[in-house]
Amino acid sequence: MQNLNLFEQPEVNPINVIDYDGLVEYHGLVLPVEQADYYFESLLHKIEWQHDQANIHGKHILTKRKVALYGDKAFRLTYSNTTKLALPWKNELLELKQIVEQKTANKFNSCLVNLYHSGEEGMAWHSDGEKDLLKNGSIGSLSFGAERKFSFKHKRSQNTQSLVLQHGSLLMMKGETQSHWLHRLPPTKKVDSPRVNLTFRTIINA
Ligand SMILES: O=C(O)CCC(=O)C(=O)O
Ligand SMILES: [Fe+2]
Repeated sequence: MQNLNLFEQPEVNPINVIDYDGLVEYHGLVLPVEQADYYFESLLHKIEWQHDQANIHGKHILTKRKVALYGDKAFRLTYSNTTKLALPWKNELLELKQIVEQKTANKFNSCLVNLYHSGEEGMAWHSDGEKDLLKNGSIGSLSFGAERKFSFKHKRSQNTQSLVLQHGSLLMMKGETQSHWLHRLPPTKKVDSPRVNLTFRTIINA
């Protein structure tokens, strides 16, 4: 008879979102709804939210979206011509980091947290981490709150793939994905409630 390990959760195979030039895996729900609700509320209250800054065509602007960066050290993360400095971890973020690490056999040293107050707020086409991130390092993205569409566009062919990110779900962006694909969170009039997104990353500056 086979030796069954009752403590090993059968892992449902993740769905592949792109077919080539990288790997994007949607794991679906990785937290039971009650736990996802708990973390959503905790994060809304405990994260040190700041309006995101951007420098677009030489103009300094504050976005409506709020953000915060957390990490093992005071890492720097530069994007849209502004630099964020990582704050010391919150317990909730460490707990969620551990869940993602265990599910995916990855290690992360930082997390960028985003708050979209409603569907009016989104994030434009971009790739993550030309400079500050480990090259071809995995990015683990946990979503809470409102379900939102998320899209990928191949830089050369413009081929586009989209999916819906559910409350308590995990999306992994791996390998060469950031070199070949852009991603975005399109704004939408259909959503009027908030969403929190966590992207666990490996930053390489100290
Ligand atoms: O909100 C999301 O799902 C993704 C956010 C994102 O792409 C980023 O923070 O770089
Ligand atoms: Fe991103």
